[in-house]
Amino acid sequence: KLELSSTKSPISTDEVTKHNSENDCWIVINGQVYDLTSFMSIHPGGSDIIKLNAGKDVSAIFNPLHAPNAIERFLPPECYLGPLQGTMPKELICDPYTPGESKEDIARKLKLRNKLPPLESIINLYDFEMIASKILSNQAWAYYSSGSDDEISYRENHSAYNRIFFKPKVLVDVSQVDLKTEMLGSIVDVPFYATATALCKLGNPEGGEMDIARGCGQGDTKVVQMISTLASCSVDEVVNAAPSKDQIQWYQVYVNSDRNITKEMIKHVEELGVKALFVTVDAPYMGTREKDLKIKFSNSTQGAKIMKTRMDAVVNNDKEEEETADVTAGASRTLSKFIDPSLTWNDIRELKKWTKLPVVIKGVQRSEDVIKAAELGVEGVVLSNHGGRQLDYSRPPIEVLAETVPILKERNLEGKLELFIDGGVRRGTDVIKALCLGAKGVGLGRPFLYSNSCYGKDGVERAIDILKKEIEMSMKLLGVTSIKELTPELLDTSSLKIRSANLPHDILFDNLYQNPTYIKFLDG
Ligand SMILES: Cc1cc2c(cc1C)[n+](S(=O)(=O)[O-])c1c(=O)[nH]c(=O)nc-1n2C[C@H](O)[C@H](O)[C@H](O)COP(=O)(O)O
Repeated sequence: KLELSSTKSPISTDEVTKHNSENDCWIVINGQVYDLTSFMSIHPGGSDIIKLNAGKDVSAIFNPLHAPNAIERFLPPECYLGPLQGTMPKELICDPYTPGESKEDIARKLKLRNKLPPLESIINLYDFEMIASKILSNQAWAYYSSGSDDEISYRENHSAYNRIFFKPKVLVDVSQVDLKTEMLGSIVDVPFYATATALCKLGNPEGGEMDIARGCGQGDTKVVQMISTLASCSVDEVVNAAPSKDQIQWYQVYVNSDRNITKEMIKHVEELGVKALFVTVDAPYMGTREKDLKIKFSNSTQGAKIMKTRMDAVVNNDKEEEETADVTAGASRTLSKFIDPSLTWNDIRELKKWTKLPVVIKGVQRSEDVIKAAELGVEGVVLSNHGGRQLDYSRPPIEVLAETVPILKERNLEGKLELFIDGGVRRGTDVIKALCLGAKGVGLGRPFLYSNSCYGKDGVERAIDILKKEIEMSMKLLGVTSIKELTPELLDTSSLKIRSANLPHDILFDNLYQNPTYIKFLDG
């Protein structure tokens, strides 16, 4: 394990600048000097980003994309040379990596960020998305908002909820409504949670996933947070950021080809007190998120060449070539180096032996696999298509839920495992529909990314309060007072399968989000 130490003699800036080539590459990160000559070829983010900045201070590029302990965890100890003496000359200090945008863009967005609408003027989750689309860097917006290929699943995830209607009961005393429920053995305030998303520092460089932990725990309503393997903060930072020790956090696992890394991580997060493991299985490779890809090539001619090499490599199934070729092909592709594409059901059986925690399989997309999971004895599954970021045209999870629960009943498997669902959930009514169809809990990804990116922890808390109030109101108007009363007979799902996939027009935005007149950026 790499240990930073002041016992190493300080290194002058002149000395660093001499090692500025591909074959002799020193860089500075947060006042420490590293020799990455041999490491760059195995850097998950590709070697180009290192080669291009040999001999420079790359802290501003490194910090938004890596957990602080990434160096200790992944860099071989021999790469560490010692502390930097003084600071690098201005021209050798890299700016934050902002592919696809000019200095004017950055200045304009910074101005807007300093004139955000008052938080209390935000009245639904789409408002956060609209503001985020205006102030996030191109890279952050592309990474967060993109779905794969034509983004059909991305949009259908939400559109499917629009095809379900309620059959409300009247003349029920709804003066008191209780949203409490139980998830994986824990009593929770609300039936929804902040699901695992990566690289939160792209949108919120200071707070990252720590601000989601703070927002989930600082208000009256406590919400479960799932922490991603690919978080931009270390899991220790995120757990320690939780305002109270009894705040419930889950850990999302991408199983690494080196099983010991995963085993170690599971042991560590168990010691940290997370309450469950969610093993993501819908991303043996990261989907092709074209908005994300385009950003990488927007300011470099080399992109087309790399893209061609990478595509050839994928077509010829040439892993080696692909590894070296897609060095800057979007944040998603580079992140996928950590994930083992050979994972099978046997690995889940094995992984269960490594932990006492409940194990949930995240990214199940057909009832046959739910049955397999039940028979294998995991505690739950998340019906999910990764927010439409993986296989395009995979069905909206709410459709899979509607199909699966009757089959589990038939086979006497109902209650054998807990069903979670995520993808396209933007309204309290979406949450209620999922619960009526048998979900135990409902995950939201982008709404918490956007609220966190725009307003940090207070934005996350605001999003929670908005969603909670929508659920309370809709339950009262539905004529129910507790979660357990939410059953399928309250729904009309007769049009659920009549899909509305329009190529690739952004149906979600156009149909559901009327540009709000009340949102005003403060002038001055
Ligand atoms: C939006 C988003 C989602 C990611 C996500 C990153 C972003 C920006 N990442 S990703 O880097 O691999 O793609 C993760 C992740 O780390 N692990 C994971 O299990 N799911 C990941 N997901 C999927 C997420 O957990 C939910 O399945 C999805 O966000 C639900 O859809 P909505 O965003 O519409 O709520």
